Amino acid sequence: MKIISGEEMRELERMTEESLKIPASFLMERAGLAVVLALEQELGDLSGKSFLVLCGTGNNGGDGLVVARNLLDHTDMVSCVIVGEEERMTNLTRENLERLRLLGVDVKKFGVDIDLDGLAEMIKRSDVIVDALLGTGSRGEVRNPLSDIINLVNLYAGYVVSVDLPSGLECDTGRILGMAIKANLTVTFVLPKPCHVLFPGRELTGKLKVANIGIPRSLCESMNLKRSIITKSHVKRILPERKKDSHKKTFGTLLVIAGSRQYLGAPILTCLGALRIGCGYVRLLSCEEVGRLAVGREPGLVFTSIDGDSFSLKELDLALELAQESDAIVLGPGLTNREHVCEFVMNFLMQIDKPVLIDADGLNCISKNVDVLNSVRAPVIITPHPGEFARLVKQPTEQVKYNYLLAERFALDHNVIVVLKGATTIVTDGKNTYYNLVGNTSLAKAGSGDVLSGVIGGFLAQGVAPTEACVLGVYVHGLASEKYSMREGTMLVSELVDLIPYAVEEVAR
Ligand SMILES: NC(=O)C1=CN([C@@H]2O[C@H](COP(=O)(O)OP(=O)(O)OC[C@H]3O[C@@H](n4cnc5c(N)ncnc54)[C@H](O)[C@@H]3O)[C@@H](O)[C@H]2O)[C@@H](O)CC1
Ligand SMILES: [K+]
Repeated sequence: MKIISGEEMRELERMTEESLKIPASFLMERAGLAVVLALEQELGDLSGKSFLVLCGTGNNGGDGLVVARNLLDHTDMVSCVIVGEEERMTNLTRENLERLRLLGVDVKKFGVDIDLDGLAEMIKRSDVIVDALLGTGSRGEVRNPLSDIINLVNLYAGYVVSVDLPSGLECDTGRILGMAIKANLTVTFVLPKPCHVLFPGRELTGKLKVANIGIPRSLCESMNLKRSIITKSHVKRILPERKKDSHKKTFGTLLVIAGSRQYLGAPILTCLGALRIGCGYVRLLSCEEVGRLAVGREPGLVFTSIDGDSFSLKELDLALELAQESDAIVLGPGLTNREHVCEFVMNFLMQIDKPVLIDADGLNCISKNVDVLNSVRAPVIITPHPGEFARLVKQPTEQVKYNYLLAERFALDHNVIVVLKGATTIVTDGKNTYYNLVGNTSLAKAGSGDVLSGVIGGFLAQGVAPTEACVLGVYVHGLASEKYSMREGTMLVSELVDLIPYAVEEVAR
């Protein structure tokens, strides 16, 4: 499912009006009605319930006034409070205010007819608060009195439905602009916005419903939107087929270059991830101790030993030779980033011509010179968590978290595919961007990223196109965590590995 930004939404509205002669007032009417229908779906009979509709002066407030009018079909217990000066109202909002007044509804003006204490009482007395204060037009930190009002709603409201987006969220980032509504339900229009899928916005959105408001689908499609949420039907289409007449090499050879005496477990998890998603031949190049443990856990692994405790230029020829015999490579988990390891990583990358996924210490090594990425002669995938991405782009972690624009820029500049991991994982090749919403906090554990590298690497080795291998990989990995039936967080990473088949089965079904 596609995602649309605030700016793209305005463009879509303009095109609807100009090329199809569908006026914005029609869309507003549909939007308000859609919220009432969604409330009916969620709460059942609305007739016995009381509603307080909080409206700003922009078109989000206009939607709220339409909600109020349509709620009157169900109950008389509808109150409305306008926040902001009437002179600043958009024309559509003013028209809808007039309609409501003609119906005899008591519409209060905040700061004139009611103060904060009075509003707090109203909020406490109402069954449902309709939040139509700010929508896609919110700019900068939320100003008072809106921020105080949002605070009251969060303190006292029983049930909150947000119109389009929880007021106080930045539409295109999901950031809280000082203060934001925590909604139980959000009804958005046409398509989800970035704030619904990126944290903290994703959490404040509550349950999300996407309503059609009369903008034709063909018009949306003509916009060629480049960002989307990964869905099961999408990944089902890219899951590689398993032809009957095949042998191990049909399902790809993955070379895993990982591990050191310091990190024995990471390479094993990567290899198991690759085997679990059906890779035919997984070869691990690592130090002797890792090998013994890895083959002990899974005898189906093919192991080649390096001489010492960690990688150095001595291993370069052997690694390049094995790379020649492979379809794809995973480079990085547990390598450490000591100088001789990094020297190996840099030289190896400059000489290979097979698709490569760089993770963990592989990324720490290249962060000293990211331009090496531009000299790799094959597709490159990087799978950083925000800390690793921060080192790559030399910016603070808080600024790179969920920063899809930065990930897109990096992907284009360095000709790589970025998998920016997080509670919402972002996959981008710069031209298209995908958000993975599947998975839970069980994945927040050391080692889960190593499994992901193996899963993506395993798909890559089977010939899945690099961006698709990432999309499929993050989805399957997330879904596997959801297959764990006990409390989130009690799962071992080795158990995650063993749940992958259930996730693949669900995708294939
Ligand atoms: N674009 C479309 O196609 C449609 C838009 N509709 C509605 O229109 C909304 C967008 O309307 P607008 O562009 O008028 O914008 P909003 O209604 O989101 O906000 C603009 C108002 O908020 C105030 N404001 C902005 N930032 C503020 C801040 N930081 N602190 C305090 N006040 C602030 C402005 O002064 C202005 O009065 C959407 O969210 C949606 O609800 C719907 O009617 C359906 C169709
Ligand atoms: K809102």
